[in-house]
Amino acid sequence: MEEFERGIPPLSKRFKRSIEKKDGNKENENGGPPLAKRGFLMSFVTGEPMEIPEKDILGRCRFVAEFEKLNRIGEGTYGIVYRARDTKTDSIVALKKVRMEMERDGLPLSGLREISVLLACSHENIVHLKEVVVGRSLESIFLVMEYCEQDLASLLDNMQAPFTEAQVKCIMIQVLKGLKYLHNNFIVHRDLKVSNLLMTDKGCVKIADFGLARWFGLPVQPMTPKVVTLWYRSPELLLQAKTQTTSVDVWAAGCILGELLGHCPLLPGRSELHQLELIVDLLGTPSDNIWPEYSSLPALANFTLKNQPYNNLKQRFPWLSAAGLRLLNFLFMYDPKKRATAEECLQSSYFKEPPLPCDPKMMPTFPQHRNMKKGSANPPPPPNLDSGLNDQTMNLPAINDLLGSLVKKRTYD
Ligand SMILES: Nc1ncnc2c1ncn2[C@@H]1O[C@H](COP(=O)(O)OP(=O)(O)OP(=O)(O)O)[C@@H](O)[C@H]1O
Repeated sequence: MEEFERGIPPLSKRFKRSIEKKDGNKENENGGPPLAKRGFLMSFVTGEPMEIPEKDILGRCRFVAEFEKLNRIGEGTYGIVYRARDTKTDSIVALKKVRMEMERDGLPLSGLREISVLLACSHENIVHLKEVVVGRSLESIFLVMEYCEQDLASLLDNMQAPFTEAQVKCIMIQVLKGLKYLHNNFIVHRDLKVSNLLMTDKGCVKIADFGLARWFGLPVQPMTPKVVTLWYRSPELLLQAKTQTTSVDVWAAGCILGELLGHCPLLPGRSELHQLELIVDLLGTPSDNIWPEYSSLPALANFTLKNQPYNNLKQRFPWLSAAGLRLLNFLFMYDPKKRATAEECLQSSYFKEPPLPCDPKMMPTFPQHRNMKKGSANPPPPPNLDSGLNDQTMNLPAINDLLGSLVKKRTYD
């Protein structure tokens, strides 16, 4: 195995190390050696031991140097994302470096989750993980994903004219189809927001960033409430409900619909308390009548919410049809049990009335702002691109800035 000879621990070994540490897979029930040592991994899907085929025991990941990094397109909490060219196939991909900063025990949980969930997914509205590649050191593991030209957050920040209602419907239908697929496969995303929605130049919307995603089972097990970016966080999470379900993603989808229709974030809270206040201002104060578990939620032991008796969605969206308002209200049901499912939302008459959702192929294409150097009218001369770039040796920020500035501005179709 070429990579092994170069001293790069193969990925399956790194997985084994992480899984041994994280899942406490030290001894099996009979006191034998850990399963991982005998060529087994714990399956993330079933939780059962899964045999590693002999040919894969040493790993068979490609080396990251086979990818030519073009420019940095995003940096999040869990990794840096580059646009890159696969020198073997000449295809353009997104390369996400798994952040390992605080990790001494192998892959961080977020990376493991993202890889395992994405490997299990196959749907046109979920970003496609093509493969995992490795760098020279233990710190370098990269996810190779299909490249999407836009993320919705940068697009919303930069577009000249907001999406039309027909385009908003087209986007939301795709988000809901992706969510329906995830939820039917017992996956809850837990960090749905506009920056985690990608769009290709063919108008295909893809849910991305599965670093917080989890499989859920029945009965629903407790999960940490500190998930979902504040502005998209549901009231049950803010009020520290012990269990959370797919309905946290549905609430976030409601916030995204509101943001697309209103052309600005719907509930931009500055703190958890402020977030709750904004929700109450928009939807009215919840009560045990509409949400039976409400008054027993842990956070309400420390404070009470102000009394606001009105639902102000109609005031906020005065031009929206009755079907549109019904859909928003269904997405924003306080009681997670009564909240719409993604599947129910797809049946909404809002998507069947004019303006009808446009066909994804009819979505306009947009300038690729993430690949452009800000404020640069005259791009600098091209750097020498002869060598395949190695993540250990190149000065990425400098090269990325140069490369980014070379990308031609596309115009609206
Ligand atoms: N497949 C892709 N194609 C194009 N751009 C992508 C792709 N994946 C991620 N990006 C870009 O990189 C950004 C960060 O990626 P991602 O959200 O996966 O990282 P993260 O560290 O998990 O972020 P966060 O802090 O939001 O959790 C995205 O907002 C998007 O702009």
